[in-house]
Amino acid sequence: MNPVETTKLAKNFGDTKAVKNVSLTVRPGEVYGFLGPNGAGKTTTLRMLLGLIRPTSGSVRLLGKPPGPGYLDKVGALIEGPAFYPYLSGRKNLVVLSDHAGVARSRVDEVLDVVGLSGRSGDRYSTYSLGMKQRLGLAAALLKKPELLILDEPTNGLDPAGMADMRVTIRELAASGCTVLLSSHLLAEVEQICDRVGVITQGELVAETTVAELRAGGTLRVVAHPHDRAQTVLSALLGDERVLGDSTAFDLEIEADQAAKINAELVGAGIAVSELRWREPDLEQAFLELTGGAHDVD
Ligand SMILES: Nc1ncnc2c1ncn2[C@@H]1O[C@H](COP(=O)(O)OP(=O)(O)OP(=O)(O)O)[C@@H](O)[C@H]1O
Repeated sequence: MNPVETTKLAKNFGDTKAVKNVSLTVRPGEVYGFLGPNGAGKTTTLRMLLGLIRPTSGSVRLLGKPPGPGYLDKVGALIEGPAFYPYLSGRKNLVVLSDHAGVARSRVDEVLDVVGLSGRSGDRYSTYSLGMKQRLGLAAALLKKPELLILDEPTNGLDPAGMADMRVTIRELAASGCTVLLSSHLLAEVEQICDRVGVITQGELVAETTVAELRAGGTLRVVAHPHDRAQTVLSALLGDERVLGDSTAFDLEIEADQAAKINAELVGAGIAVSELRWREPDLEQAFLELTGGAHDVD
């Protein structure tokens, strides 16, 4: 059973097709990044998953269940800034929520600890920094020991240290067995914390892949003399289509571990190799191509 499964999920707001036939799958125990530029349809999709808005068409299952009684029993969510009482402490806010949800009060201290807020839990919510507010929101989402966490842009608005803390916390939650679906418009962030990624643009899921696959496809840069003879050797070895570059350097579309063999072949043919360097794939470029060059992605 996959924790999240949507089938041709769609949402129209009047003439705006905010989400178009999105079929995505989040697998057990993974951190799944729902990545897309602003306005791509991420929040709308997450709101449909959580039953906050009704899909125009298509269906959703969370932890194997369709929307209905008990649908969100094992699901925690952090979406659209949770409401807390500003004059109560963070701890007291959680106590109110735990009472309301029928969760044992002892759980409050556990979740404060998980999000690293124990030290300041007695302070009024109104004195909290944005990062602390976000952590308290996550703590609230954890109260009922969810098996699935759905987080909308969990690091949005945080400073770099706050972002890093939040990433660590999310990875720790995943390590403890919780499946996480988070949305983000930051490629670097998704790359750092997610196992798999679904890329959405203009309401459509244009790719669903592992972060490892996104990272695959680097090239080996080779500078060799004489260039034309090197070209002949490399083409014979790899085929023309994998030998790219210009008149000064080659960019070979090969696996990184083939570098030594390429070097040996060239040197063996009496060619001087002056540069041999592995170049990581340009993830930003790949992402821009997938999203049709949307330019408001950091
Ligand atoms: N309640 C609504 N009424 C009308 N249009 C809406 C509504 N909610 C979202 N939209 C539109 O749907 C599209 C997708 O918005 P959505 O908020 O889902 O995108 P997003 O990917 O979450 O972007 P962001 O990162 O900016 O939050 C946008 O064009 C938005 O203007």
